[in-house]
Amino acid sequence: MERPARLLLLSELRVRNAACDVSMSRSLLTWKRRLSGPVYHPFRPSVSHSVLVSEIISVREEEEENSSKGTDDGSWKKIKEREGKDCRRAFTVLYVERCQQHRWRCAEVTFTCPEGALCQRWVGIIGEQLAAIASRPKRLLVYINPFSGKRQGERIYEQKVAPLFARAGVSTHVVVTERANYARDHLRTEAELQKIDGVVCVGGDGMFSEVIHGLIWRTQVDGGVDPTGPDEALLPCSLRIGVIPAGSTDCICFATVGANDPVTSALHIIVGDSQPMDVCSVHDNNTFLRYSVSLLGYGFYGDVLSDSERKRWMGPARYDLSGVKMFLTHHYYEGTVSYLPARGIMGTPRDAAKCRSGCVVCQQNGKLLSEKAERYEVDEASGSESDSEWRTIRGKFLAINAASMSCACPRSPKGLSPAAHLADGTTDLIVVRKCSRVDFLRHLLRHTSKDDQFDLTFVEVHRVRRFRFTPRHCQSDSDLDLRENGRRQIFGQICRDHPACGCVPAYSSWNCDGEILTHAAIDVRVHCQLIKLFARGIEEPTVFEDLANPCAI
Ligand SMILES: CCCCCCCCCCCCC/C=C/[C@@H](O)[C@H](COP(=O)(O)O)NC(=O)CCCCCCCCCCCCCCC
Ligand SMILES: Nc1ncnc2c1ncn2[C@@H]1O[C@H](COP(=O)(O)OP(=O)(O)O)[C@@H](O)[C@H]1O
Ligand SMILES: [Ca+2]
Repeated sequence: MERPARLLLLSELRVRNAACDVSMSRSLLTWKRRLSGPVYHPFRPSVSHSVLVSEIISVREEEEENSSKGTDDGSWKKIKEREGKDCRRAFTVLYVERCQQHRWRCAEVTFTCPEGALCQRWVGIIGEQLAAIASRPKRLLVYINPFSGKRQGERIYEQKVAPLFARAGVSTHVVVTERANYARDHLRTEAELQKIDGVVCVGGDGMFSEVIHGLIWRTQVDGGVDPTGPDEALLPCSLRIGVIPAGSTDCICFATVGANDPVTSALHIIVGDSQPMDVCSVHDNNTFLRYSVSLLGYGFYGDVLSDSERKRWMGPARYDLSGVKMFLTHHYYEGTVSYLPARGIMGTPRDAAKCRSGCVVCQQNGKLLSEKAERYEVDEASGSESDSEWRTIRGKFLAINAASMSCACPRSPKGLSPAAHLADGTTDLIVVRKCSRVDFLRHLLRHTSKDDQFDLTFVEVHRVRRFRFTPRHCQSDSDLDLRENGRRQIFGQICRDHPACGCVPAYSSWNCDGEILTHAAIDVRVHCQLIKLFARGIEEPTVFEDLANPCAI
């Protein structure tokens, strides 16, 4: 049997003029309305409300309670003046309240005490419990991209996020970016990271990408590791990253929180959540290109991104227009995909179970991979483990996508790979072979319904630790007609500029978390749990059902 939690304080206080038993343990603040009349009444259950201490945002003393204002005839004021501090007989607790669709709001409840000393005792004890939560950030470095999404980043931050940080006592240093890569370069060279507890980016996936590039780079350099080395075991970043969604897709936020809502994200930052995440490093022939956390997409998603960049003035709608255009254009690309299947770990890309808050697959695989890395570090670096296990797919492809997480976003709430995990050390490699437009549309449409987008003959999906792509015209195969190769590269360039002519361009580019990578040939490795976010993964709706109902008092 579970032992009742030891109470730190128990008092009879008033909430909106109703008498309540209010108790505080190390984990829970509870207020329960006292019943008048008969002790037991089957149709009038006692109304109780509990808030986890870890989800209390702040506590403050009130000058006087609202309800006393109506009857104030002046004498109340005099008493207040006479009694000095003792007039503060009420305190307000701000806490997280869950709303629909994984959104969080800041709710508040005011408790009136019979005397000022008791009020101060309550405020002191709640304050002490909050101060003891070491995972809460006190100082944050905030980067705002003023041009993300609908160009509302600064307004969103000032109106919705800054007031919450202020109420929670979180201090901030705010930097509005002046150009692309401003945040990345600032983090790499200037930012005083030892003086902060986390970094926040206000913008889209591109801003998040800038921040991880800066942080990962700085962490390696400070730790004496080469950030560009293809076989380096990269050092995990200790600072957590918060994402305030203000961009066009915001899939990092959606897939780690469950909603694209600035207030929800700010509250996850304030309560000090932590969600580890995998990062892919992308190289071309041992030359470092980029890091990626969500989508690496060649063919369809690469072409959509390249086309949409020219329409940036349209805002988020540019992706839909370019999506329709590239769907109609129906380009396919030839090449070879080689991959190292993820072995001996939990989970497959066809699982019905999804990565959710406290995911066991991520915990288990994270442990397994770190133990394995310790034992086989030398082998992995020399590549000996790899050679025997590489698998190869050759052909003509409409799309090659690597989803290191589900890539859920409002356009596709289940995402590109619904069963992918945030922190399991793998990426899901999705290969869509050349097929008819109707079949490709069927595949795309299934991203928006319950049907399985992988259950089609021209689609394969593999959970991998590493993969390579070589476009056909880079291959040294002896069966390649070199003359044809040269001709098609020239036509490829022409057709890229004039897609309506119907010829097939030779190369696409990679969509790397929404940034264009013009190299076609790439080599990708997954680094398990390299970064951490101020998030907790998407919560199962049932977990907190009994705690989620707003106070009915
Ligand atoms: C017919 C409907 C088909 C809907 C298919 C939806 C699939 C959507 C999967 C989206 C995965 C997104 C992965 C995340 C990428 C982001 O990192 C990245 C950058 O985000 P940021 O701008 O916030 O910085 N965003 C993107 O690359 C945008 C990808 C958007 C793809 C939209 C595709 C629309 C396809 C429409 C096809 C319509 C066919 C209609 C035929 C008549
Ligand atoms: N001040 C700035 N001016 C221009 N571009 C910027 C600025 N700050 C960041 N960027 C770049 O803008 C691009 C898009 O940013 P992002 O926040 O992802 O918005 P969106 O979701 O609308 O694409 C990224 O490539 C980022 O590097
Ligand atoms: Ca993963």
